Amino acid sequence: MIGRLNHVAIAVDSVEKASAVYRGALGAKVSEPETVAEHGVTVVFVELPNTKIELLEPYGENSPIAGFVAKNPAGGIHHVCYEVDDILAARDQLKASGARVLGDGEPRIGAHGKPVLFLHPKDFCGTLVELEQA
Ligand SMILES: CC[C@H](C(=O)O)C(=O)SCCNC(=O)CCNC(=O)[C@H](O)C(C)(C)COP(=O)(O)OP(=O)(O)OC[C@H]1O[C@@H](n2cnc3c(N)ncnc32)[C@H](O)[C@@H]1OP(=O)(O)O
Ligand SMILES: [Co+2]
Repeated sequence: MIGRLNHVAIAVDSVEKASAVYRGALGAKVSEPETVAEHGVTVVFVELPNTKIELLEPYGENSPIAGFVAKNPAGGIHHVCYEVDDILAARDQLKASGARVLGDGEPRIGAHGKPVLFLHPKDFCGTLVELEQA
């Protein structure tokens, strides 16, 4: 089912500060901030040769990552995103196996313009998993 690692997400209180760390100390190429209101985040991408790092900052009153950032003020790895060939088939197979698909279970367009879903961390080794349609 899962294919390529699309990105690893790090949640922080400031994508501006985190971008400076990645550009400065780590010499990385970092995109400009983009607010994705429907997901309650502001995001920047660190482009790597073999995958991406997604730096996330809470946006709005009900950001789903506000709790995580409050618990991890220095930041922390928030989720991993795997690509799947058919996100609806993957969802149905996972639900049939008893995994919890977060939200209403319908894929929504993510930061790359592709449908995404999230799986509960407690069902996947304590790791929040995002699936993105390849
Ligand atoms: C622009 C889109 C972009 C993209 O790539 O396209 C994105 O990735 S958007 C990313 C932001 N959106 C989401 O994360 C949506 C899915 N996430 C959620 O619905 C919540 O974050 C949720 C339900 C995973 C956790 O919400 P919350 O922290 O408010 O709930 P709890 O505090 O009750 O946590 C329950 C339980 O889970 C543990 N937890 C929470 N977050 C994580 C995490 N990121 N990784 C691992 N574990 C996590 C938390 O510690 C609680 O465990 P407990 O043992 O009960 O303390
Ligand atoms: Co993501």
